[in-house]
Amino acid sequence: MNGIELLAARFAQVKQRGEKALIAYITAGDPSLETTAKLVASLDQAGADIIEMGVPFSDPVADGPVIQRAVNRALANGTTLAGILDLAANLTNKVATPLVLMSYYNPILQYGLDQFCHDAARAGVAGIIVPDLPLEEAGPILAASELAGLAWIPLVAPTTDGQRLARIAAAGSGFVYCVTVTGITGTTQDVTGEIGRIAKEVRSLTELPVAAGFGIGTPEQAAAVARYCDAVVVGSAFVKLVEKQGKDSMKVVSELASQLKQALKG
Ligand SMILES: O=P(O)(O)OC[C@@H](O)[C@@H](O)c1c[nH]c2ccccc12
Repeated sequence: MNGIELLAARFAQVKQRGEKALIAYITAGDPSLETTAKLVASLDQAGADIIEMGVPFSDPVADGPVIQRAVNRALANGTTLAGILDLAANLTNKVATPLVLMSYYNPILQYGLDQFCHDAARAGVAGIIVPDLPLEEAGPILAASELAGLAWIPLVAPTTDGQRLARIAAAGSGFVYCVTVTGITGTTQDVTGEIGRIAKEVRSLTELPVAAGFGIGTPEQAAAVARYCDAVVVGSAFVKLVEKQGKDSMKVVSELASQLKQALKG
């Protein structure tokens, strides 16, 4: 199965069980790639349906302070994209949960666009999220990811207008990631306000599953947002636990993941 098929199969499975999917984000290399490997295994065990690994980058414009600090820890210990791809290859051998990579465009360009898509697919990565690349400039990476069988997961914001939304949804694969608020990760704004409207609009444009993320950290918030979509993404809430407990965060991360998953069982 290629990445697009892997994600489709996972969403079908979750839907068949009458649940919503939990997408758990952690920053790769925080506090070390060794701990990232253990955290991915714990998240898999605890019921995460998809795991999103963030590639650390010096200028994470879409990220709030919690993830910025995680990125700094990961960069300080020398985490590289090549190291993350090696880790991914290792993990996808052992863990059934599909892995997606979130990376800003710069590290991908430095690595080499075609080489990156090729190596990511070979490592078993299912899809990529590139938050700072507008659709207008995404032609080359769309072509490379399609060739490699990697899902290109688009991000849409509350401010994305109807026509752009249609073009973005048509170009994407895997799922559509709807950002709940106009802002950065780890937001404390009300996350249920706009998501109903955006999710509905996206659903009218595509058959792809719809995920919502930004500012969702508790089981209550997850359940409230899940009413409108197929999946919820939780990042900063996990990263905060990793910040506090470092290499010993497996247990607390598992606990939060199972509580969140429980809330998505409806
Ligand atoms: O941290 P939050 O508020 O739970 O939001 C998810 C988010 O962390 C994750 O998907 C993510 C981390 N960095 C990003 C950059 C852009 C888009 C999404 C992300």
